[in-house]
Amino acid sequence: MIKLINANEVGIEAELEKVLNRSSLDEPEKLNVVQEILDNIQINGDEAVLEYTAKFDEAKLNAEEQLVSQAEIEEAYLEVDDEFLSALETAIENIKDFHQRQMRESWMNVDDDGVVLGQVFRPLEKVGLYVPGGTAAYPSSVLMNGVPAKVAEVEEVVMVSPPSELGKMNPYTLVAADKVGVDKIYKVGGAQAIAALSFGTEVIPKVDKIVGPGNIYVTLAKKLAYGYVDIDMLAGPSEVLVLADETAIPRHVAADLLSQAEHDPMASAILVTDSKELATDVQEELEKQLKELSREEIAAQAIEDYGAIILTDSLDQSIEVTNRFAAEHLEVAVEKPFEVLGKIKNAGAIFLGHYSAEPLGDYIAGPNHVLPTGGSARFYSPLNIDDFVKKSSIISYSKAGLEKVKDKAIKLAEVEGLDAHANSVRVRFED
Ligand SMILES: NC(=O)c1ccc[n+]([C@@H]2O[C@H](COP(=O)([O-])OP(=O)(O)OC[C@H]3O[C@@H](n4cnc5c(N)ncnc54)[C@H](O)[C@@H]3O)[C@@H](O)[C@H]2O)c1
Ligand SMILES: N[C@H](CO)Cc1c[nH]c[nH+]1
Ligand SMILES: [Zn+2]
Repeated sequence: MIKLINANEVGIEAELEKVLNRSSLDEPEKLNVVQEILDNIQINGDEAVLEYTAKFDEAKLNAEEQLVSQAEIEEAYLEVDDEFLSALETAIENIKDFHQRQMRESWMNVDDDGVVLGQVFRPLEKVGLYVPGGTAAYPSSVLMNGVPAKVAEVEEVVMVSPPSELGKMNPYTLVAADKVGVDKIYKVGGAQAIAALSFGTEVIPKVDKIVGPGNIYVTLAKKLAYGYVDIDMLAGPSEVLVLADETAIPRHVAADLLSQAEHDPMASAILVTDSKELATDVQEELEKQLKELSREEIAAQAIEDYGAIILTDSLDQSIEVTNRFAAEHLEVAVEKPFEVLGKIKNAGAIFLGHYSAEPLGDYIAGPNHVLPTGGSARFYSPLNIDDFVKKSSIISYSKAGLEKVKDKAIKLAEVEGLDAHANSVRVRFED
């Protein structure tokens, strides 16, 4: 049964702590496991990767078999149905359209003295996409990672995802990768995949940046690998927070909470409401709906460990609690959701109104479903085009332009005691 917490009496501090610390580095056991995987792969390359693939995914592969062959992609097409291909196409179109709007143009400005300042945008050269695949296949995550990479024109896009115990990659995942135009696909998952992309092995290339979501091991590995490579964000076990008033429908709210709980025993599902009636009705609905899920055990564990219904005094208090959680997904299921929007400070994706079910964002709407978790929506944004480009500043001075600022530049250099800096400006007026 999901916990019912009164925001005033008990406070939500303990629940917040628990939810937000799921993916922190405070858990020495998992941290040690992941650090050891990274170190081993940095030293021993493919040999170590293959050991972990055998241990965690129970797949026996040799080094070369990690790379998915063209024949495997063709076989995958035989295993998927037309309805899937049609859904995939619509999702790709919507995701492409949404991300194309995020593209930025390089710009330059010339002033009256002929000083040119600007910014040029260039795609990253080599990006690694992590696509989860431990307890479920995620072809939708292929699209969410791959489409923006392609829109941004990243030169080389490689993908990793765990194989099944037969040493195969899920056919829906493979077809999605082929449709998106991923250049190379490798059968490796978990922390070992992150390590391989960070350090490079004989078979798996070192990349400039790793993007994509994953479980706690993947997320910790990304955090530890940061610096060897860039990463997008910490996109760990899924979360949903439903901010609801008495107009919300208990059956819908319970379904939405479970939609994220079923991802992972470490997923989090929270309802914040000022309606006691809604709170008790949702509690009952959850019990009913849980029993009908094929992933009942996973969802039940998530609800037990990281689920809560937080009962507040008012909508304003609900909003305050919501902002403190900074959830990955926030559903605003209230009578006037657009009036609440202005008060929301922290959330990865915000779903407004009673018909905006969270899974629309997971699959088809177009915005990215790779989103910050563990409270990191306080400072991270959803995966977006900017993750796949880098910017260079452009600075070009004319003599007249330099003349105008030279004394100020020299003064600032002198204050810092950096003579050579001052000279670099001064010498241009000494000829
Ligand atoms: N935040 C987001 O944007 C977002 C989006 C989609 C999915 N997700 C999350 O992605 C995750 C998918 O999880 P998953 O497990 O199905 O797939 P996954 O691919 O993330 O993880 C599977 C891998 O975990 C590793 N692993 C499992 N148990 C281990 C252990 N005891 N020690 C070391 N490594 C171990 C294995 O190497 C395995 O290959 C879920 O947590 C889901 O909520 C998040
Ligand atoms: N809800 C996940 C992000 O936390 C994304 C996803 C993919 N498939 C289903 N859901
Ligand atoms: Zn989901």
